[in-house]
Parts: sequence; C-alpha cells; structure tokens
Amino acid sequence: MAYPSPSDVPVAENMDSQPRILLLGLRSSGKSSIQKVVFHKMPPGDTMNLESTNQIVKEDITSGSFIQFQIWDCPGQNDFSDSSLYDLDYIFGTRGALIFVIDAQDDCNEALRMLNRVFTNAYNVNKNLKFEVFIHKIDGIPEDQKLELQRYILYTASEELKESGIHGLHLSIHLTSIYDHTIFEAFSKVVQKLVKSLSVLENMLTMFSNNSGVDKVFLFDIVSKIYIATDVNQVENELYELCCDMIDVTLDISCVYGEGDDDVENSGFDHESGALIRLNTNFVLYLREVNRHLAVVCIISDTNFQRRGTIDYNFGILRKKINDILEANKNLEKLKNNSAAVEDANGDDDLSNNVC
Ligand SMILES: Nc1nc2c(ncn2[C@@H]2O[C@H](COP(=O)(O)OP(=O)(O)OP(=O)(O)O)[C@@H](O)[C@H]2O)c(=O)[nH]1
Repeated sequence: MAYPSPSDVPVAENMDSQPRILLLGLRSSGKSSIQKVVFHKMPPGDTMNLESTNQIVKEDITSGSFIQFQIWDCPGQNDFSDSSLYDLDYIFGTRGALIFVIDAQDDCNEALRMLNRVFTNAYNVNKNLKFEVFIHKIDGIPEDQKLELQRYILYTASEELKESGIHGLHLSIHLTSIYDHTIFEAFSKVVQKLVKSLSVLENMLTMFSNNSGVDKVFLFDIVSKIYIATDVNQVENELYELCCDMIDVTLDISCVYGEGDDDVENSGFDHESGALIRLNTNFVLYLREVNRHLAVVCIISDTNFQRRGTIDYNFGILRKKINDILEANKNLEKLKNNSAAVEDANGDDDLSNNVC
C-alpha cells in the first residue's frame, strides 16, 4: 500500500494553496530516495537504480488523514541563487518547509555552501518557512562520529548564515537514513510543523494517555508511517521503531486476510483492525484503527494493560474526537473553496460590467 505515483495523481486545483515541502541538496544526496521510501514504500535497496532528477518533480501528498501538502523534489543543481532564472517569490512564498539533504558519507563543505545560498534566499522571501537539515546516509557513519558531524554542520551552517546577514533563522537538524526508521521519524517532525490542529491533537493524546495509564501514544498516518502527533511523555527511540514495524505487520496481515485490495481506500484496514504485541520487557504495544488512514499505537506496561476495558472506552472517545476534527477541517476547507469561488464569480461579474 502506497501513495499513488506522481503520474497517477491529478494535480489538485488548489495545489498552490497547500503547504509545500521542498527537498533540496547536492546531486546524489538522496532526495528522491527519501521521497520514494517514505511515500511510495519503495524498498531502500531499489533506490540504487533511481535516475537523477533533471527538473522539479511536484507531487500532491493528500490522504484522508491530516496529511495534506505538496512535495517538490528539486534537482541537485538547483540552488535558487539566481533570481533572474527562478521566481523565488513563487517558490518560497508559500507556507511550508525546506529540507536540505546533506550526504554524510561525502565531503559536506560544498553542501554547506549550497545550503547557505538556498536558505539565505528563501529566508529573505519568507521568514516563516521551517528550515530543516537532514544529515543523510548516516548508516555509513560510525556511531562515535555521528554527534561530532552533527555539531560541525550545525555550527558551520549557523555561522555562515550569520555572516550572510541572516539572524534569527532556526535550523532543525536530523540524522537520517532510508535503511532504518530515522527517516520516518525526521519526516514526522517536519510534517507535524505543518499540521494546523497539532496542539489540539497533542492535548487530546496527552489526556488519553494520562487517563488510561498509557506510557506513550502515537497517532500514525498508516500509509507513510509518519506520526502526526504524540503525547508529551518521553520514551526510548527503539519503541517508536517497534511501532513502525507493528504498522507494517498489521497492514500486511490486513491486506492478506482483510476484505479489500492493495488500494489505500479499499484495503483490508478497517474499523475492526487492531493488533496487540506483548514484549519481553513487560510492555504491550496496542494498535487500534481510527479510520482507513489513521491508527493510534499505544505503549502500555503489562500492569496497566489489565485495565483494558478503560483503555478501550477512552479510545472510543478519542477516535470520535479525532474524526470530528477531520470533519470540521473538511467543512472549513469546503467553505474556503466556496467563498473563493464566489469571489471569482464576483470578479467575473465586475469584469463583464466593465465590458458592457
Ligand atoms: N547508504 C545510503 N545510501 C542512500 C541513502 N539514501 C539514498 N542513498 C543512495 O544515494 C544514491 C543517490 O540517491 P538519489 O535519491 O538518486 O539522490 P538525489 O539527491 O535525488 O539525486 P539527484 O536527483 O541527482 O539530485 C542512490 O544510490 C541511493 O540508493 C541512505 O540513507 N543511505
């Protein structure tokens, strides 16, 4: 199960009004691989055969969950430094995030120079953009060098931006690899910054976990394995990784034994879907379906899981609230589109009055 490939996707009429995530970086830094692995379920090993991108590839990532944005995979040679070649206001003017991908296995100084050019231009156009750096292909870096590399890149990038007259730009750094869960976790953190109802969802999940004796709860978009929100409690990273694996297993079993097919809308993942895994660390992973696109995954101690009745009851309330928010968002969107259409029609009337 994956998002449809770009060629299958009709470009949404309101695509330009959606938030935008731009993937930027030198050639072969791994931009297309990230997009294919996260949104198209491409096995990481298959990315070795990807061709180089020669023009911006735009894709509409919209599911029935809270995920709604466009992703632009930019060719490695685009550093958007020449405003006579690029319409920078159009490229950077929309709400969204820039992800600059640095190949950790390559010399990073050239990448840092490009980062400086791109972020300087983007910041001058739109100070509200989210500036993210993925130190990518981290799987090839020894454990003891990872933090040192992260520190070097953060320090050098920040200093060079200051030298270029850019103050107040907040850089978020993530260590990523398509060969493990780090790319999903990093993408989750970027996408969360674009989810309008994030604080409401976080509050709801925190209330759910406090009232149900749950140690940690994630709200996942099941197709991309991006978690849209979580509660405020902290857990070890390995548990997040296990939650991702659990989603894979549940989806595979739903596709084989559920009633449906491989398509997102008709997959076997339905309101009866759920899964329970007992770990040998006295914890339980508990997954419940929210709708065809969303699932809640909880990490609960064995002792607290004995109150499963309470957890299920509270989950019923949580599911209803999440679906209510989705419905409200949909209605708001419809209202916006309708009022835009009315404005357009009025504009046309004015025009025809003038012509008469
Ligand atoms: N080891 C490792 N290799 C990766 C990772 N991500 C991507 N690669 C490899 O890096 C190479 C280049 O990946 P692409 O996704 O084509 O790079 P790109 O940035 O889109 O390149 P352009 O389209 O030329 O700008 C491929 O061989 C990928 O398999 C990673 O996390 N780890």
